[in-house]
Order: sequence, then structure tokens, then C-alpha cells
Amino acid sequence: MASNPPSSSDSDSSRKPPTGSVQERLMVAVRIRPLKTDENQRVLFTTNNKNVIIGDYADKNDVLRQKRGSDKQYSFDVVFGEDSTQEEVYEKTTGSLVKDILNGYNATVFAYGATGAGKTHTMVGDPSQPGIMIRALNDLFNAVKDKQDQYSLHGSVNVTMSYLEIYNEQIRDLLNPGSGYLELREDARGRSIQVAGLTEISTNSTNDVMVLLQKGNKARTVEPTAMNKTSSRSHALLSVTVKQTIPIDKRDHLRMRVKQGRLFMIDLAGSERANKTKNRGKRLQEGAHINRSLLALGNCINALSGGARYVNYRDSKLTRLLKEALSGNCRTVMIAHVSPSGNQKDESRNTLIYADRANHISNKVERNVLDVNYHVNQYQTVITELRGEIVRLQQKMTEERPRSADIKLNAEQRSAEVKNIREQIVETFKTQMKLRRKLMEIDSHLLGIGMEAERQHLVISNWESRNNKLYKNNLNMSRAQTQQSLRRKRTVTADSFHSADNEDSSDLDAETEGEVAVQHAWGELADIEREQERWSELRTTIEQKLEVCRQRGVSLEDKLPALLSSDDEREILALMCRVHELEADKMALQSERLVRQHELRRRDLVILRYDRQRQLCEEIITRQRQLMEDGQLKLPLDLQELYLIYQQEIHASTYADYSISSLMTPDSKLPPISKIYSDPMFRRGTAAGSSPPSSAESDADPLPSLNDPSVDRVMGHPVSRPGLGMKLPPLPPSPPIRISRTANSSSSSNNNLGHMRRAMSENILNEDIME
Ligand SMILES: Nc1ncnc2c1ncn2[C@@H]1O[C@H](COP(=O)(O)OP(=O)(O)OP(=O)(O)O)[C@@H](O)[C@H]1O
Repeated sequence: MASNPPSSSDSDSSRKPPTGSVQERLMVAVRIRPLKTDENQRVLFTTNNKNVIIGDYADKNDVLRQKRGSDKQYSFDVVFGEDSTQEEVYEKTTGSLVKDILNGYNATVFAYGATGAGKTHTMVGDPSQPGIMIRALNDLFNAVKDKQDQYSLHGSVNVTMSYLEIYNEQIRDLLNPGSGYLELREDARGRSIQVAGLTEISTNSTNDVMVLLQKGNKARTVEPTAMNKTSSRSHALLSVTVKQTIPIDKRDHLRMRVKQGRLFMIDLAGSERANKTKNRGKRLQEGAHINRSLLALGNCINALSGGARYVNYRDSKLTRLLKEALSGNCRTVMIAHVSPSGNQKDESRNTLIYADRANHISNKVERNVLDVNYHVNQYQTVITELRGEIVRLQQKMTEERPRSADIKLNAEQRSAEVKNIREQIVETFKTQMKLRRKLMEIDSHLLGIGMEAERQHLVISNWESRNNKLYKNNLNMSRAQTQQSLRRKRTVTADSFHSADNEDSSDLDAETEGEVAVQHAWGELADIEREQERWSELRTTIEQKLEVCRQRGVSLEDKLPALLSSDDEREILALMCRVHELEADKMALQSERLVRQHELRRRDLVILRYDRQRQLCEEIITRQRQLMEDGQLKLPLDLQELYLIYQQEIHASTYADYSISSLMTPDSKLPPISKIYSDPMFRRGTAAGSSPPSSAESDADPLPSLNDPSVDRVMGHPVSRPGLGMKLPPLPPSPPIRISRTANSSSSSNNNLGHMRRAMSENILNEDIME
């Protein structure tokens, strides 16, 4: 069944540059190439610029046939008929992407379709009818030129370009074809994929780029086949990256913002049928590779459009490279190409089915804008203020100069020496400022990577706990343990693989996903450790330099008073010294503030840790309680009391008292143990004063069974919340909760409750005082 794409206005509005990140549907366009002279039977036509009809004897004038339903209609964002122009196709599919790139978005446009359907014509074209690649580069460079004029004083625009082909599952650099086959590399997180050794040309000249592109196209593997005299035997990927560095504030050129957008333009090789292409030998082998990678792409499209949790991009280099375009932060346009000829009806139908599925894929698109000096923003204000003071001081000194010119020769010499020392002091002061700023940047960076490390620890500890392993604080031990359990799991998975039916495969996929994540987390931690070491060393070096610089400044300032002749000079220099002192104090205060901010974030994380511990306790209590109920065990009185208090805690929403409700999802609220309300023991407890929840409440939150998937939900989400993780000293032990054994009435329970709350808040306060 054909998809139901949004109306043209919907579609247009969905492609407007978003603020923040938005979910955006992949745009699908279809282009029908003109019927050739040797092709006589037309089986495909458009009724308007959104629909395409395919049928045995498709004829747009044969209304009766259409009504009989033998023809099939598909709808897309836009359909280009046989008479569409290159310009029209470019404007409606890629023109707006070029603007998005300059605004810091990633975008991809790729041509898909059977061999001979017109992909290369659309993407590359010829000198008289240039295709999308040429037009996009042209537009991009014109826009960049305007930006360059705009940023000529402050800021810069840098354009880089690369062009590669995937031929027989091997990657070749089209800008440097002699460089052999290139490797595909993934970063430790498996997020960014890179081609090692690929030529990245940085240029701002449109002419240079056009020459390079033509050179690249000539180097591409093209061979004649029975279906196409100039059949591309490879997938060609052209990438253009625009990086703009702009001052955040026109008056302050120290704080820069980096905006980076990347446009991928891809001409895929065409799918083909051996019997139609009449390929043999090498051509046949090429066709098999092409079909395999297109099949992998089709599988990804199927999985993504069906909302699968796990999508396998690893089956081909093409899908690994297209991962970002299909599922990541990228605006993507697919131009499906079809031939109207009856001879290619099956291929055209397959293409339309693929395109229809692709219509259901959505990407999360966000702008790649980064405030590079974000962490030191607060210090910039201090520095700007200090600069103002220094400038004022310098002006004052200059104003004083004419008076000192009247002094005699030896006085003049002395004055020159004062001037020299004064300049040295200013110089030392500037160096100090620079070093202090660097130190703060390093501190901020170290705290940032510390948080990232903590996030990774949470990923691992979550995985470990799900696999019933105890997470050790000792890194090496834990790492070895994870690897051991991964190996064990793999053996089990391999053993059960052959017997696994399709229903199990999604579980296996999810497990694989978890394993990949935990492996990445370990890899990431190793990188972070190295980075921490490197930055700590750098910090020590800078600290030493700063100390040397500070000592030098002190000795220079000590020398001065003996040389000073006039009171004015003394006063000016005293003022200068005072400014330096103030600057140092301000810097120290700012730095303290940064540390406090990070400390607050650290505590947020501690709370989240407690939250996770609490969720685990919750599950243990619930399961134990279930076992007791099933075994009809008689509970000691003080344990009954504890359960009672626990119930009250749940319904009193105690956790909101700690002002962290905003950190908690509704799912993470303590679940009631509904079954215990039917327990006579509990009823005895309620008779003493505490009120059980209404039946509606208890029905709404049934006790999760051990095999119930909702147990996972009851435990809440893993505690890895973006931006809240950071490296911590070992976690403090949980606050001790002591309940008086004599507490057996509701009022004493409530007292205990108050005591518990006090104990916890006092604990938090003590933590404040201690730290
Ligand atoms: N819209 C069009 N207008 C005019 N000619 C076209 C159009 N589309 C394709 N052609 C012509 O059809 C032929 C095949 O097109 P093209 O090489 O672009 O197909 P392809 O899909 O890239 O094939 P392959 O996958 O085999 O490389 C070429 O001669 C091309 O010039």
C-alpha cells in the first residue's frame, strides 16, 4: 500500500531548520527518466507531482483500467516526470539542504534505483546538464564567499571536500585514485565512522572543486553493460564539510562559536539482474557485490521503517557509511529513479516499494553548534573588566609622562629603568592571566571528562547488574570480569544460535546491542583514562610555569619602590599592583564558583546513584515479600513494623522532600506492594492507624512477578542521564536508617518516619559541612 505523505505544505514545513533537535521524516522523491527510442512500452506515469502509477498497460487516460485496480499507485513527497529538468530536481530536493549546511546541519542526498534508471544523470549529469553535485557545490561556494566577506575581520569559513567510491566492497579515494584501498574505521563509541587516509581537500575556490570533481568522476569505475552503456559499477560518495568559526558577541572576539555542517551526495550503483545485463565474469562479480550492498541497504531501510530496535548496518561498507544519514543527526533525501519502460517493470516496482518504505524513516536532526569557550564564559567577563582597568591605568601613566620629561638626565635614566620594569610587570601580568585561564580550561575539561567517565561506569554497572555481576570499583578487575562474562555469553549465544527461531532473534539483537554498548564503554573508559593522564600532566606543567611567572612578577614589583622618584609614579605603580592583586582574587573566586557548580552536579549524580540503589532495594524487597507470601511465612513483629513504615513512605511520597522530584521519572516512584494489603498481618497494622491505598490504586500497580517484563520498568530506567555523570570519589555509604525496636504504634511509626527523614537530611547537611 502506498504511503500517505504529508501535503506539500506539510512537507515544506517539516523541512524548515529546527530549533533544538527534531524528529524529521526522510524525504523521498521519485524521478522517472524519459523512455528511450528503443523502448516502446510505457508501464509507468505520473498523475500529478506526488503520485506515480505502475501497471501492466498503465495509461493515464485509461480510467477504466485504473478503476479495475490492476495498476498500483504510490505517493511520495515529490515525483518528477519524464520531462523534468536538472534544475527543477536540484531545487526541489537539494537546494534547501545547501542552506541547512551553512546553518550547521548535516544532510545527505542519495540516488537509488535499478541500473540505467538515471541516477548518475541526476547526481553528476553532463556539462550541458549539470547534476546535483555540481549545482550544490556551486551554490555552496557562492554562499561561503558571502560569509567570508562577512567574517573577513573576525571568524572564518573553511570548506573541505572528499570523494570516494565503494567498488567490490573496497573503498577507493577518487581524489587520489592511486592511493590503493582504504580502511573504514569506527571511533571507540561506534558513532563516527571514518575512512582512514582519505584525501580531505580544503579549498575556497569553486573552480578548484569543479576540476577535482571532474577528475574524481573520470576515475570512477564505469563499464558498458547490456542495460547501460555507461554503467557505474561503484557507489560514489561526495562529502563537503563547511566549518564556520564566528565570534559569539561582535564586541568580544575571544568567545567563538563553531558551526559545522556536512553534505553527503551519493550516486549509488544500480541494482541489476544478471539475465538482463547479460554480465559474465568480472561484471557478474561486480553485480553481485552491488546487489549485496544494496540488499544490506534495503534491510536497513526495512528495519528502520518498521521501527526496529536494532538495525544491522555492519553488513556492508555502504550501510556503515550511510548509518548517520539513515538514523542519525542528518536531513536525508532519497531520490528513487525508475524507468518507464515495460522491460524494466519489475525493477521499477521494487524501487517504488523501497522508496515507499524509506518514506517511513525518521531522523533526529539537530544543529552542530558548539560554544567552544562555554566553560570559561564566566571568566571572560572578569578578564574583560580587568583589561578595562589596565587600559585606564596605562592611559593614566601616559598622561603623567610629560611631567617626568622635565627631570634631569640621571633622573631620565632612572625613569627609563622604571618604564622598563613597569613594562616587564605588565608583560608578566599578561602571561599570568593567560596561564590562569588555561588552568581553568584544563580544570573544566578534566571535570567534563570525569563526568563522561562516570556515565560510562553507569553503563557498565547497569549491564553488570542485569547480568547478575557485582560491579567492582577496581577498574582492571571489573574490566576482566566484563570480558569474561561477555565471552561466556557469546559461547551460550553461539550454542543456542542454530536452534533459535525468529522470535528469539530480537532478544539476541538486544543482547548484542547491550554487549556492544558495554564493550564501547570499556574502550571509552580506557581513552578517558589516557586523556585524564595527559591533561593532568599538562596541568602540572602549566602550574609550574605560573608559579615561575608569579615569582618573577613579585621580584619585579619589589625592585620598583627604590627606583621611584615622584609620588605620582609611586601612586600609579601602587595602583597597578593593586589591580593585579584584584585580578588574582577575582580569578580565584571565579574558579571557586566553577568548582562549586561542578560539586552541585556531582551531588546530583550521588542522588541518582542513591536512586538506583533504592530501585534495586525496592526490587529485592518486593521479590522477598512475594516469596514470604507464597511460603506463608509468619513475620516477626519488628519486620512487620518495617514493612508498614515502608508502605507509609511510599504513600507519603517522601522523596519529593529532597527536592529532587524533577530528577525522577514517574516510572521511578516507589511501587506499592499491592498484595500485602490482603495480608491479615497488614490489616492488623492498618487498624492501628495507617491507611492502605484504595483498591483502584492497588489495582493500578500490581506486584510485578519475577518474569514480568514490567519488573524492568518498576526498577526505573538506568541512571545514565545526559550531562549528570562525572567522575566521583568512591560513593559514600547509604544513610543509616535505624528503627526503634519498641516502635509498635502508628504514632511511634510516624516518629520513626520523621526520624528517618531527619537522619537523611542531617546526613546531607553533614556532607555539606564535611566537604
Ligand atoms: N532524466 C533524464 N533525461 C535524459 N537522459 C537521461 C535521464 N536519465 C537518464 N538518462 C540517460 O539514460 C542513460 C542511463 O542513465 P544513467 O547512467 O544516469 O543511469 P544509472 O542509473 O546511473 O545507471 P547505472 O546504475 O548502471 O550506473 C544515460 O545515457 C543518461 O544520459
